[in-house]
Amino acid sequence: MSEPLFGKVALIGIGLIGSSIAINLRDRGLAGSVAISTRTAPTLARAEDLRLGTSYHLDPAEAVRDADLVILSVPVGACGPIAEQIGPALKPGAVVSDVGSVKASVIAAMRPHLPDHVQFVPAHPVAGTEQSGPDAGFLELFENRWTILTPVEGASEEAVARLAALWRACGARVETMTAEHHDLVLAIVSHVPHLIAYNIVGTAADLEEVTKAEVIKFSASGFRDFTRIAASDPTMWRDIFLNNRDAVLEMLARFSEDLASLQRAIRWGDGDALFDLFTRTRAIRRGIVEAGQDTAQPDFGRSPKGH
Ligand SMILES: NC(=O)C1=CN([C@@H]2O[C@H](COP(=O)(O)OP(=O)(O)OC[C@H]3O[C@@H](n4cnc5c(N)ncnc54)[C@H](O)[C@@H]3O)[C@@H](O)[C@H]2O)C=CC1
Ligand SMILES: O=C(O)C(=O)Cc1ccc(O)cc1
Repeated sequence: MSEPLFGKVALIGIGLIGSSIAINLRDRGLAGSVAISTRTAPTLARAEDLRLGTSYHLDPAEAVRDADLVILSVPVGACGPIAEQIGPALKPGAVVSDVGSVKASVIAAMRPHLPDHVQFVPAHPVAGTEQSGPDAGFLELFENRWTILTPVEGASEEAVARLAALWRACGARVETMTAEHHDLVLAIVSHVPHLIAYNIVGTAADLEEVTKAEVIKFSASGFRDFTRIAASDPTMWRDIFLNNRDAVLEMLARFSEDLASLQRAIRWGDGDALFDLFTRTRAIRRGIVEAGQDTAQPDFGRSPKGH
C-alpha cells in the first residue's frame, strides 16, 4: 500500500480504462476517496457491485465537487460536453485529466470549459485491450506500459509531477510530449493499424467465393489477431478517427503509397524488393521484443479474468 497521492479522485466514465484506474486506486491505496460517475444507471450499479469506488453519481458535476483529481475515461467525442457539465463545479487547484487516445482535439474541446483555477494535464495510457465496460478492467493493465502526458500551457510543474507519480504508482512509465506530436505518433502505431484490421476483416466478411465458415475455420493466427483488434469498441474507434483526422489521413497516404509499391513488386515478380522489406520489418519486431515492449501482448484479450 502506498500513501494516497490524491485526496478525492473523481472518475468520469467507468469502462475498461476507468475501471482499471479504479482498481489501481483501490488496491494500491492511491486515493482518499473515489467518486464514480457514468452515463447510465445499470453501469453505475455494476461499478458499485464491483466496489470500484466510494461514492456513485449519475451527475458528473456532483462527482467532481471537492475532487482533487478528475479523470475523464469516456470516448474522446464525449470529453468536450462533459467538461462543459463539470466546469462550474471544479474545485480551485484541482488537477483535470483524461485518458483519450487522441489529444489535440480533446484539449481543444475541453479547454474552453475549464476554469483558469484548475490544472489541465491530459494523458493517454498506451495500454488496452479490445474489451470494454466496467467488468473489463484489471490491476495489471498499465504495468510496464507507457503513459503519455501532454500538459497544456499554464499547467504547473507540480500538477504534472503529481499526475506522473500517480501513473507510475499504477506501474506505468511516463513520457511527456506535445499533443500534436502524440497524435502523429499514435496515428501510425495505433490508429492506422486498427483501421487496417477493421478493413481486412470487413473485406473477408464481404467475399462471395469464400464463405464466412471458411474464414473462421481456416483463419491463421495472423488473421485471428486482426479479428481481435477489429472487435474493439465501435464508438471509441469512430471517435478516434473523427478526432485524429489529419494525422490519420497523412499516415494513410504514406501507407497507400507503400502498399502500391508492394503491389508492383508482386506483379513484376520483384522478389528482392519483397525480401528486403520483410528483412527490415523482422528487425523492427526483434527490436520491440528486445526492448521488453512485447510483454503485454500475450495478455491482450487474456486478462487475469480470462477476457
Ligand atoms: N480501450 C482501450 O484499449 C484504450 C482506450 N483509451 C481511451 O480511453 C477512453 C475510454 O475507453 P474505454 O475505457 O476503453 O471505453 P469503454 O467503452 O470501456 O468505457 C467508456 C465509458 O464512457 C461512458 N460513456 C460513453 N459515452 C459517453 C457519453 N457520451 N457521455 C458520458 N459517458 C459516456 C460509458 O458509459 C463507459 O463508462 C477513450 O477515450 C479511449 O480512446 C485509451 C487507451 C486504451
Ligand atoms: O488492444 C490493442 O491491441 C490496443 O491497441 C489497445 C489500445 C487501444 C487504444 C489505445 O489508445 C491504446 C491501446
